[in-house]
Parts: sequence; C-alpha cells; structure tokens
Amino acid sequence: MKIISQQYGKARVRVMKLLKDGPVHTVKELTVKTLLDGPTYGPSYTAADNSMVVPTDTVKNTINCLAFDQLGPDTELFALALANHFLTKYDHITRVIVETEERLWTRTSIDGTPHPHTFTQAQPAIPIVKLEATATTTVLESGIKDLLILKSTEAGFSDYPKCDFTTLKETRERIVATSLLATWLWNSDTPPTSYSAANATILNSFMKPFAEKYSESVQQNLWDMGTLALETVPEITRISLAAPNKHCNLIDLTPFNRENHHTLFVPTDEPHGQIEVTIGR
Ligand SMILES: O=c1[nH]c(=O)c2[nH]c(=O)[nH]c2[nH]1
Repeated sequence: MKIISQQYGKARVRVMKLLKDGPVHTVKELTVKTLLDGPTYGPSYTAADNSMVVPTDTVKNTINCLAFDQLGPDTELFALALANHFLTKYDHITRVIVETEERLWTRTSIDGTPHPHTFTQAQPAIPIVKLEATATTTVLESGIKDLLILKSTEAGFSDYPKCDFTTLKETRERIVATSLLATWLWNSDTPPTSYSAANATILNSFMKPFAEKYSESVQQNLWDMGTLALETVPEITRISLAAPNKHCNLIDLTPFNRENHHTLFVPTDEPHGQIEVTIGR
C-alpha cells in the first residue's frame, strides 16, 4: 500500500484585523484554512516519522503573525504571502493550499454620516479565496458563496423535452431564486491592480443581466452572468457558477375559491435543481 495524496494543516483559523486610517477603522474578518504538502510526507503516515511535520499549531501561529504583518483589504495578497512563506521557509514543503472565507462588516451611518468605528453585518454573500501554490505555479481563485438572488417575474421555462415521466408544466411566468456559488480564476501573468475592485466589478456583472433580461432558464442566466464577468474583467481566465434552483411553487387555492395568479408560493429548499457551468475564453 502507498500514500496516493496527502495534505494537512490548520482549518477554521479565525482572525479579525482592524485596518486603521487614523480614527477611521475598517474591520477585516477571515476564517482561514492552510494545508501543506511535499514529496517527503509519506513516512509521517507510514513510519510514524514526524521529522517533516511542521505542527499545525505552527501553521495557526503563522497565519496569525502574517495576518498581523500583512493582511490588508485584498485577501488574495494575504493568501499569496502565506503560501510563499511556507514554500520558502521549508525546503520539503512544495505545495500549499490556502482557503479563506470573509465575514463582511459594513460601516454604519449615523444621521447620514459614515461612522469611523461602528459596523453592522449586512452581508449579501461570503467572499472566498482559494489558492494552490507550488514554487513554480500559482492557481488563485476568488469568488462568493451563498449569494441569494431572486427574480419575481420576467422568467419562464418551456420547450424542454417531455416523456412519460414529465409532469412539469411549461410556464412563461415563474420565480427564479438561487443561492449562487461563483469562483473565478486569475491569470497569474496579469494580476489586477486591486483584487477588491475587480471582485466588485464581477459581482455587479452578475446582477445586471439577471435583472434586465427575460430568464428562459437558470442555464441562460448563468451564461449571461459569466460572460459579462469575463468581458468586463480581463484579468480572469475562467469562471465557474453553481446555482441551486430554489423552486418556489405556486400554492393551489382553488379549493378555497381563490384564484392564485403568481401571488402566493411555497418556497422550497429541497429537492432542488442544480445547474453548474464553467465558462472560459
Ligand atoms: O431553469 C431551469 N433549468 C432546468 O434545467 C430545469 N429543470 C426543471 O425542472 N426546471 C428547470 N428550470
């Protein structure tokens, strides 16, 4: 028997950093996972040999210290610094995986004036970063998960194939709702000037076609979102979108002498359709 693959490290390391501009604070909160790998890790499993095993406790301390020293508005730069640290500090570490999730703190306004140090959590989605780095390669992805979006009309689903098992009725009016997971791959040769700004542009590009165009299907929505993101942000090479189709089913009120025309629904979580696509250039 042999080891096919391994990675180990620390997960769910939580840090909150105050980015200070005089009295004006910005809160940056991340949950970080960092995993390490290299060709000499086999004996740590097969021969109880810990000589290569940088303790996961050290991994946690490294995350904390590098967050203190280097974490700024762009999580991507922090992930790259973290991976680079392990790759340069230890010869036997040749592959590092860093994954982050961000909790967003939004500055409050008091009587219309942004407050320097008070925040709420009105989070539309969870920003995520995934990095896999070696000495010579960098696969850096950013994204969002749990972006709840809904279109209450201007949506339908029709012209699909039918068979003995088909019960779904064609419709030209329905609700489309999803909790979007989207990840985009950065071209490592041409990083953006600001990851945060580019990420914001990509998020905006999701909502415009979703809002403005009649939806024939979730598939069409994902295509429109992904292609607009690729058009507007040249620094990404590929985008993956995954969307549960959170069906909102019209409730039959005819037994109660009520005509329910696209007004009262039962929102369902499961079973749900699942539409996934990766779009490249
Ligand atoms: O947008 C949709 N795509 C599908 O593939 C599908 N399948 C289904 O039953 N309803 C829907 N809606």
